[in-house]
Amino acid sequence: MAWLRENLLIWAPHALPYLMATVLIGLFITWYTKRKQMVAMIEKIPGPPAWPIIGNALDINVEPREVFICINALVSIGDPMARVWLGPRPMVVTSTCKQAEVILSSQKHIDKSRDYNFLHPWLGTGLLTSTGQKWHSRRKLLTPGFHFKILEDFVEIFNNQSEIMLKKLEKKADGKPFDIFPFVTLCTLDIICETAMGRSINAQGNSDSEYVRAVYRIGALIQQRQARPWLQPDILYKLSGYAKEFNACLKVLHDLSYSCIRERRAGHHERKAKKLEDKKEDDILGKKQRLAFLDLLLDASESDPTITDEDIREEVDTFMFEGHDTTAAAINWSLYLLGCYPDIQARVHEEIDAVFGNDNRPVTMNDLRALKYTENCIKEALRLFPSVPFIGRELREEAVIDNYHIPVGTTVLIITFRLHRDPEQFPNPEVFDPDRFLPENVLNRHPYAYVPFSAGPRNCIGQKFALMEEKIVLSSILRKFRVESCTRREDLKLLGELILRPEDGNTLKLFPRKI
Ligand code: HEM
Repeated sequence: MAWLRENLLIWAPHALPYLMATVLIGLFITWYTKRKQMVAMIEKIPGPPAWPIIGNALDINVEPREVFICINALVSIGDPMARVWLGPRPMVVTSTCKQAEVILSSQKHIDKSRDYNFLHPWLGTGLLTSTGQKWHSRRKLLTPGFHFKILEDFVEIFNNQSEIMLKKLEKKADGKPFDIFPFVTLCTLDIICETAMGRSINAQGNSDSEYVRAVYRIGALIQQRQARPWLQPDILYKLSGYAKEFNACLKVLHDLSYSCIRERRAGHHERKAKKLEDKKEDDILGKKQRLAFLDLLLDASESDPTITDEDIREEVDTFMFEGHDTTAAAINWSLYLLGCYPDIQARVHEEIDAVFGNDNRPVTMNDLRALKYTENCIKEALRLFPSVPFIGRELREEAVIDNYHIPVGTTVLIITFRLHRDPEQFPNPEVFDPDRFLPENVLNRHPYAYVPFSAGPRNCIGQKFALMEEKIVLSSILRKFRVESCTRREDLKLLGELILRPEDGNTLKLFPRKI
């Protein structure tokens, strides 16, 4: 024994470096073999030639206005699936309903792609950005908040905010071209603030408020970071100077959310008791105590102390982010298309007049059910111009798409914008035809052919809310006005960012209607 100890003491210091080198070489060989297998799998998918280290970064680092040109070029190489290298990371671009189904229908592929990481400082890991157990429990917690009965309470907010917007639009209804995009966006921002946080920020009255400016600036900064690889590492972002501005916006946004949480918590019990009382009195007096999404979260935090104020803030901010720009873009695209096709707009006017006549009353739930053609116009606008033009997932498990094996770690990008233009599912895809959404025409369509709200377990939790809001805002505008779009479809320039927008805004002419 003594002999062994002596020899170990002599040889161990010499053997240690060899041992470490062996371990390192072993680790490197394992990594290299795995990487080689992964590269071999990915390289079976057609794609443009890639440079060492930077991959296809130069090919795909295009301005937002060139995104769709770039994607069309890529997909035409792969037809209909293509691979690109984002530096050392592989990405697969997909655009058919069968490919989308593999990813969207799965309970396994629910992790968001890395692009969503830049949202984390603002949204934390709220419903949009979280994954795994946290996402499951939050989804379960928040789903009842989108129940029909709760959404019904929000109709009054949708109507009131639309009314404020109409007052502003009346001054613009002189047939001269103007950009309606910001009017609609401020309206949807007011709507989401009041429904999510229970507080009005009066963005329509004061578009220069600190909060409104911070929402817009932070959106632009996130977008900019996603598009520029050199701004992505934290250290470089800090050095760039943008981080300071980003943090200043973040403080304004988080401060308001936290102050809403504190305020709302203080009056929470009183509000709930009043709501219960109102339920009894409702039919007699018609008065209502409205609860916001925030109240639902406050309730949950009382029965489950692990839900902190920060958790609540993440969800409120997620609704603020996901719930206003998307809806604003969708309303704008509907207005744009109706302004391009006067005969289709005339049919919407006919339907609206049949429902409301000369009456100036607010829109009711019954009216919403009757506005079927208007709804089909909104759906068709979301087909041609989906507010969310791409959906990204990071694979944690291998997936098989069109007989190709896609390895773990790959980003799969579903291009909704292209998917919705599949001529097999939508003949003459560029034609704006709301009748595509008549029940008999929807019947034989592939379930993943139309996914403006995504589909499967991670679909949009707010889609019913969004459609109700869109119908109320759009029908309110069209009850009063006729629109004429100033940009022809062939001249339209698209910005392929997080949200799909027209590059030059939504310039149209507004004319008062006499019914
Ligand atoms: C026309 C309007 C809207 C469109 C087109 C839209 C579209 C989408 C899409 C495509 C996704 C999936 C994103 C992904 O997988 O990366 C999504 C998720 C989500 N949306 Fe919407 N959305 C709209 C309005 C809203 C509204 C009004 C709210 C809230 C009030 C909302 C809240 C959310 C949330 C929280 C998620 C994440 C759901 C989850 O991962 O479980 N959305 N939305």
